[in-house]
Amino acid sequence: MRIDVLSIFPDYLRALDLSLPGRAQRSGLLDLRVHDLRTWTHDRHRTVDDTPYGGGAGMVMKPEPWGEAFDEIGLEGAVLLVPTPSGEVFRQSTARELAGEERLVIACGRYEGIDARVVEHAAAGGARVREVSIGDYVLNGGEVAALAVVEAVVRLLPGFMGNPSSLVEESHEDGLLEYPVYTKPPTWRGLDVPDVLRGGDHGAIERWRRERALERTARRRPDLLPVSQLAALGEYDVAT
Ligand SMILES: Nc1cc(-c2ccc3ccn(Cc4ccccc4)c3c2)n[nH]1
Repeated sequence: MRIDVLSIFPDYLRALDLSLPGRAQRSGLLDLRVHDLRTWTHDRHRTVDDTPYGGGAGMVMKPEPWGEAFDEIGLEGAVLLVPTPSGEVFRQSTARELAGEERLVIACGRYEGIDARVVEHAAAGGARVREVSIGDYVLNGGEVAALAVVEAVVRLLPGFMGNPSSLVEESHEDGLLEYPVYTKPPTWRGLDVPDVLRGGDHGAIERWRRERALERTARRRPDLLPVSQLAALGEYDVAT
């Protein structure tokens, strides 16, 4: 997979060269290219913003640099991802869809956003555009969202994670939140690891983990709870 990220703060994306995406790049699974949007400005001040038509506070990102950037890097075969507070919510299902793509181009806006004609022109040119929000809170730009999206997608790339089965069990993959995890020491500051996890009964361990996942989901994210599981919750006090 090739991912192009465009930003006026390209150093913000350097974190992607560490941890997961860093390994994916070295293994050849990921071709990550970070671009400074100001590359496509031509004035002395390398201007990327201007006042909004219709008035209002703040500034808006000019369309020209984006247009020239997309012309040069090309959008053919790519999904153009545009983080924005007003986008569709980015979920694990979105990450799974995007992990199947050949190319992603992520346009990180700043200020009050990008001139709407940039997305309009890209779509008219045949690009598949997805405006995405990573949650109902307001950031100052798209870079944090780009970091989250890249990490969520890259870790799903086929053949990337050392042990693919670990992807099946984790949160949001089966619709439930993850169960509590433990490691050595068996007792720590007077707190013990649940006995069932230290025994060898894998059936009992699997049941315990599913029960904890159901309980946790019912308590913290009832909206995620599949109706089919409500019956199984009879014995849990989920009021608190
Ligand atoms: N989930 C999520 C995404 C964003 C986001 C993404 C890109 C941009 C570009 C500029 N801003 C600042 C902004 C604040 C308010 C209204 C409009 C723009 C952005 C915020 N915030 N929260």
